[in-house]
Amino acid sequence: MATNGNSYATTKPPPNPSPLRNAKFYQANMRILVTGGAGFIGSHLVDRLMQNEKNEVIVVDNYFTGSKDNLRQWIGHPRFELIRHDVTQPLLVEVDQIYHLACPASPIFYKYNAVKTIKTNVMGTLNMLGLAKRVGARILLTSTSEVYGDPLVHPQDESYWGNVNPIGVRSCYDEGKRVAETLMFDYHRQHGIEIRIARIFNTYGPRMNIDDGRVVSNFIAQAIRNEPLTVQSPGTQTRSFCYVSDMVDGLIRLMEGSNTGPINIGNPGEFTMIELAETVKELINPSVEIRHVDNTPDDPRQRKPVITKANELLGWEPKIKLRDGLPLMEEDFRQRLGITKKT
Ligand SMILES: O=C(O)[C@H]1O[C@H](OP(=O)(O)OP(=O)(O)OC[C@H]2O[C@@H](n3ccc(=O)[nH]c3=O)[C@H](O)[C@@H]2O)[C@H](O)[C@@H](O)[C@@H]1O
Repeated sequence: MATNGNSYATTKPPPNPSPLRNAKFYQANMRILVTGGAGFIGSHLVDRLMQNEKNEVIVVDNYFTGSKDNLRQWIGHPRFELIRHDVTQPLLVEVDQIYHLACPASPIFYKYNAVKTIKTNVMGTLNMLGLAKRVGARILLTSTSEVYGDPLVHPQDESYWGNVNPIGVRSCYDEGKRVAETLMFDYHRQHGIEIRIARIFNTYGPRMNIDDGRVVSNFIAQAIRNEPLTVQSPGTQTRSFCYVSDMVDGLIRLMEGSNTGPINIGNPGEFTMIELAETVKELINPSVEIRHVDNTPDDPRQRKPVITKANELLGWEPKIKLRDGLPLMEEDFRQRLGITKKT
């Protein structure tokens, strides 16, 4: 943990401190592990953490949905390490903080190998908690708004226990994250581990996989390619979209603050999928067709975060409106697709 001569002598060490913390050669660096750090949110988080020259960052990723390309600016940097590793297997590294993001987040990817998804959430979180316990690290879990299932309360605050189908096709993710939250609190109560839980609501921005399958990336890629925007029925279902830089800011504030959470991190601006399609059409391609297609089972009908807790406890609120964030994502998608905007 970063420290100076005076505060070092008086600061009470956390439980089970790493031997490195007390060693004479200890440097004033924070060593931070980011699981899933090659992914969409993970790589933006790594960018922010690397900007602080006191931080050393270790990324582990199995590259199922993440990509080395997202981290190319840091590969070879002396304060950065990248490890190909699957969190369902144990990992031993000496770190002060763990941001535990690893898990596919797009429904088509997390449903593709449901057993692996639940293993990632349960065994992956157990392994990271074991590591946190061993080295005395603080651990932050990126949970999800999906723990609220198809919510019967609207908007959702953190006290809502959710409405989740335990045996549905989305359960590997929803229930997996719910168990992960349970494990976090059990380790906290039983072993005194310092925990932080963020409930992330729909997030968008540059570096999302073009074939990710989630709605914002689908609509933007479709609009750029002049393909119909696929609004899944009924189209009146709602989501609240947070730009990735706001999300990363919220996660770092949560890690650095003193509250365990769970805390919702999301943008309360709520849109129907028809409204989102119309906005993308207007901003990116006014001549594109909007086409209604079938939906998938158990799709939540509404979702909007109450962010009072994040606001009061972390001093956080999102800054980027959807209309401002979409063009930033369009620019990134155009570059990667190699399709320039017609003027
Ligand atoms: O983006 C996220 O952060 C979240 O994405 C998913 O949750 P979901 O809200 O179902 O995400 P999408 O697949 O983007 O779907 C959002 C809505 O758009 C609709 N949709 C999706 C794709 C599409 O082409 N067209 C379309 O209308 C879906 O039916 C759904 O109602 C994950 O399950 C969450 O864990 C994750 O946090």
